[in-house]
Amino acid sequence: MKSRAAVAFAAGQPLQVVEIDVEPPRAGEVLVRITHTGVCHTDAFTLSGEDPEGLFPVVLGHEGAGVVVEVGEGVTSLQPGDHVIPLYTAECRECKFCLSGKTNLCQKVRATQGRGLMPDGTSRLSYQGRMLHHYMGTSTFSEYTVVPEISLAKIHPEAPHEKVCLLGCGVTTGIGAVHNTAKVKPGDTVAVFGLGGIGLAVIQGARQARAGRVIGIDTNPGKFELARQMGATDVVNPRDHARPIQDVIVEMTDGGVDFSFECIGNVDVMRSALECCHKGWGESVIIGVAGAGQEIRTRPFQLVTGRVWRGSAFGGVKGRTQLPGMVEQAMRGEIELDPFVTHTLPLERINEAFELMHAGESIRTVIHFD
Ligand SMILES: NC(=O)c1ccc[n+]([C@@H]2O[C@H](COP(=O)([O-])OP(=O)(O)OC[C@H]3O[C@@H](n4cnc5c(N)ncnc54)[C@H](O)[C@@H]3O)[C@@H](O)[C@H]2O)c1
Ligand SMILES: N[C@@H](CCC(=O)N[C@@H](CSCO)C(=O)NCC(=O)O)C(=O)O
Ligand SMILES: [Zn+2]
Ligand SMILES: [Zn+2]
Repeated sequence: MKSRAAVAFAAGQPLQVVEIDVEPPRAGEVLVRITHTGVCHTDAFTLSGEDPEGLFPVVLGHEGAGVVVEVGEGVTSLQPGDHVIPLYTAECRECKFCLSGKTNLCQKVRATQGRGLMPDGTSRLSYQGRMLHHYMGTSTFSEYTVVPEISLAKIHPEAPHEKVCLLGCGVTTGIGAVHNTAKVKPGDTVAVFGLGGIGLAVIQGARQARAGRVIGIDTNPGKFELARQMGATDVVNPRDHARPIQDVIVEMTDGGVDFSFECIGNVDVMRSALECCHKGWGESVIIGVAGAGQEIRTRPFQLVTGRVWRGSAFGGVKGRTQLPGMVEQAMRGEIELDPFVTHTLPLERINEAFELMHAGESIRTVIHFD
């Protein structure tokens, strides 16, 4: 079938909105009509050419919501008409990782997903006879996309897609990192580096956890007002200080924070985020994605003296099991999504979403296909 899609033909070039061909779903696969998709910084990261797993040409997008159109052979958990959120972190419920009870990082389809292919090693997407790569197993920048059954969360049929699409990545990642990875407790002091979609979701999670002080840090002061509205008790611009930002935070907090979150993808900031943690127990969670060849550094003494470095993918959330409940939390107003949607655009104007992000003007632009 034909589908409108924004295709990334090469790194560093704007997307091109064209009509692509989408093959029917094969065994274990599902054809989904995407109604809305957010644009996450990770899409821009991969488009930039910095992603070691970046492949072109590709249909990017991994923060969507849609409706099942057709199911392939053997699919039992979904049927046409079901409302879904595609998952870039699958949940097969039978691999070693799923059964461990220790991680959300299902590995069942991860290898082929990383090669831009469906689990059988082929693509369902093409343009003028040339194969297009899938992206993160989701490719939500296409009106029609094919996704493994185990990479779809079935959600409430009345959920507003134009908002809950953000639970496909950004909001779930930030809130989940607070509850599942850091396990923030009432009264804890938290520092959040980077106040984009992820950082603001961390702030919302910290407020849910009834954290004490929540310090938002960003080099763009335009992000501060929303951060305060969402629960930051303090905001700091590193550019206002001559000293390293970790020294500023340590002084503000009588020795350091209980938890810090890096929501940028900058390895120097990752170091600051670790080093602003309290001696003896402070924990830093890396959420930001850093480019090819980048490495983190600190003095081992920082860890010897009790600070902990962790990482978090998709907020540690098991998508098929936990995401439907988070969608219902959003429908009840227990997760606030409205403040994240700063812009809405049709697919044809998707490149403007990337421009707004790079200009620091948006939190999330939601793309609609109708
Ligand atoms: N681990 C995961 O599961 C996961 C999920 C989603 C996104 N991410 C990653 O999280 C990061 C944030 O994503 P986003 O969509 O919120 O991006 P964003 O562009 O919306 O926000 C990034 C923020 O960081 C700020 N910033 C940039 N450099 C800074 C610096 N040196 N010091 C302080 N602030 C600085 C920017 O002003 C901006 O407000 C990206 O690296 C993205 O790839 C990871
Ligand atoms: N492909 C990159 C890593 C990209 C990455 O870390 N992705 C995050 C999700 S970012 C969503 O906005 C993730 O979930 N990682 C776990 C995984 O991909 O299995 C690289 O190669 O460095
Ligand atoms: Zn994302
Ligand atoms: Zn699994």
